[in-house]
Amino acid sequence: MAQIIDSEVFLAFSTYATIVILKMMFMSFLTAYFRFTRKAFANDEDVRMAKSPEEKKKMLRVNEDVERVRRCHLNDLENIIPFVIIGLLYTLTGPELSSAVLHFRLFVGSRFVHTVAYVMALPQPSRGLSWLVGMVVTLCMAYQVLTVTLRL
Ligand SMILES: N[C@@H](CCC(=O)N[C@@H](CS)C(=O)NCC(=O)O)C(=O)O
Repeated sequence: MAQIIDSEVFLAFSTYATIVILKMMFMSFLTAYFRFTRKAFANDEDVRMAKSPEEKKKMLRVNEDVERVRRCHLNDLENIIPFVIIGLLYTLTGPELSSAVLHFRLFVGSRFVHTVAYVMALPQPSRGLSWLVGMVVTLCMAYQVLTVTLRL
């Protein structure tokens, strides 16, 4: 186990996994930023600063910019959690460093592009393609885990 933790592949995985998890966590701050700038809140207790009941009612609303960031965050959860779990198992199978780093870089790069494409509403297929690259990388790693470990 100590050998695995000291390996270059594990260190590279830890680096890229941490970067992409931090990116995902950043989506919470971005959501908060859009909530305040668009004055669109979700809970009664969040609009206590409103001066009148009418203003309070206006601030309790759904805003498309906020929802867009929330959808982007949800998509991160759908893709980054599988990457971290499968990527860790893949790391334990002892892959070549160059091949492993290529997988990690492609995935992390694809998620940054996906976020920019989603939040800035870039024309398709920019978001679709970036999502596909990340998904294919995770599936490739899953395939390699199964080829090494398969016991049915
Ligand atoms: N849960 C996703 C599954 C498919 C997916 O992840 N598609 C990518 C590429 S089109 C996406 O960015 N979907 C938008 C989203 O998840 O909000 C969805 O509802 O669209």
